[in-house]
Amino acid sequence: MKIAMGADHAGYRLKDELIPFLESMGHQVLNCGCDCSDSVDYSDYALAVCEKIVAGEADRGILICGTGIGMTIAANKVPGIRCALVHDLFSAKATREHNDSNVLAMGERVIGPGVAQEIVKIWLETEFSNGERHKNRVAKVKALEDKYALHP
Ligand SMILES: O=C(CO)[C@H](O)[C@H](O)[C@H](O)COP(=O)(O)O
Repeated sequence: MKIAMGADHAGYRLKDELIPFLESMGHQVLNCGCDCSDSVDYSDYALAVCEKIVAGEADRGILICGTGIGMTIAANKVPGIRCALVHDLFSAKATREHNDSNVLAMGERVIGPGVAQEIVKIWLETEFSNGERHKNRVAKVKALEDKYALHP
C-alpha cells in the first residue's frame, strides 16, 4: 500500500519510528513532514496527507500529533476522509470493519512505539466488513459532506 504520513512537532518522532516498520511490511511511505521539533500547526500536515489520499496518490494516511486529536479534527474536515483516533487494538480493528477509515491518527504523548506498531499493523490488515448496515452508515456520513459542502 502507499501510505502518506504526517506529523507535527509533537508527533514527528513516532512518525519517523514507524516509517521503517511500515517499509519492512512492504508498504511505500510518502513522508509529508514535519521532520523536526520546531513548532508547527497540525492542520497543515493533516491537509498534506489527506490531499494525497483524495488525489489518489496514497491509499491510506497516518497522522500523529501530541494527542492525535487536532489531526483528527482537521482531517475529518476534508471530504472523502474518514479519520479515526486510535490508541487501542480493539478500536484499530473496529474502525476498519465498521467505518472504513482511511486515515489513522495517534498521539505520541499518549502511546509508545510498541503499541503504535501493533495498532498500525492491525489497522492496515483489517478489511471493511462490507456488512449492509455499515455500508449504509458510511454512505450517510458521506451524505453529510454534500449537505454541508461550501465548495461542492
Ligand atoms: O492538537 C493537539 C492537541 O489536541 C496536538 O496534540 C498538538 O500536537 C498539541 O496541541 C501541540 O502542543 P504544543 O504545546 O504546541 O507542543
